[in-house]
Amino acid sequence: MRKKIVAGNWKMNLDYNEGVSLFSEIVNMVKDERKGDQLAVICAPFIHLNSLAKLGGTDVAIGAQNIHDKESGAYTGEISAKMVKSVGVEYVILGHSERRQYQAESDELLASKTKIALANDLKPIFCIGETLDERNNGSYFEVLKKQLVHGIFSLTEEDFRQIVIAYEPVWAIGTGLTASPEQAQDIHAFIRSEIEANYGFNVADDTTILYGGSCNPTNAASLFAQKDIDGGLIGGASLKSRDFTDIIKALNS
Ligand SMILES: O=C[C@H](O)COP(=O)(O)O
Repeated sequence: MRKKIVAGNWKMNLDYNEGVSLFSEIVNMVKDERKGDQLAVICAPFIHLNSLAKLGGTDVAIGAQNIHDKESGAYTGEISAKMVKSVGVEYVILGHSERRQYQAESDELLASKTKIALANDLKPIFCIGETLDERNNGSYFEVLKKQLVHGIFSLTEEDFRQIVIAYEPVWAIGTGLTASPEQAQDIHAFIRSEIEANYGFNVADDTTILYGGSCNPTNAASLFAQKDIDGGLIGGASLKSRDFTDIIKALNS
């Protein structure tokens, strides 16, 4: 059975003290809301990871927001999968549209990063999504399929089973525009059908597919009620403990 996950992506926000303080609040609040095998994850900037991993316990898992695609070496300013794993990180966001756009990360680079993450026992939260132009010109199914095929569909079944997918329409990120529950369900069902075509029904049925893009306490329940939406990847609303916890609550409604 697939896991329900609400993952916060703090992006480039919060200094060290602010991060520890927000995280401590989140851990305390999530303890009372999280049910069964539901999982809360916080994907924080690198400077926070070591401390947060020690504070998170079993209630909140920790994720990084990026890793390099090489094991180690002369890559000034970069962080490896092994480094983040060594401080207790379990997840890593890969393929976020902000990195595809601002760091020009290609599908091929992301395929390498995915492999190195898995080799170091990190679970990728692999993001895919279309731009507004791609939505308007009707090419979005093709765009999403290409991101899946080039990014993660060459993995073995065993490796693929470690992947969490996040569908994040670029036009909905940080804009206040959310995909309607029906629009999001339509895409999630498409993603699941593509997984089924590649890996079979059982793998598709077990894969957690998150929605991301202006998800908040008001719209979360209607999104999570869709049969192929297994939780969310939350940006802005993960910077407020009450909002983030309310979104976790929405998994239960
Ligand atoms: O990784 C999270 C997404 O980019 C969504 O961000 P947002 O909730 O601020 O729109």
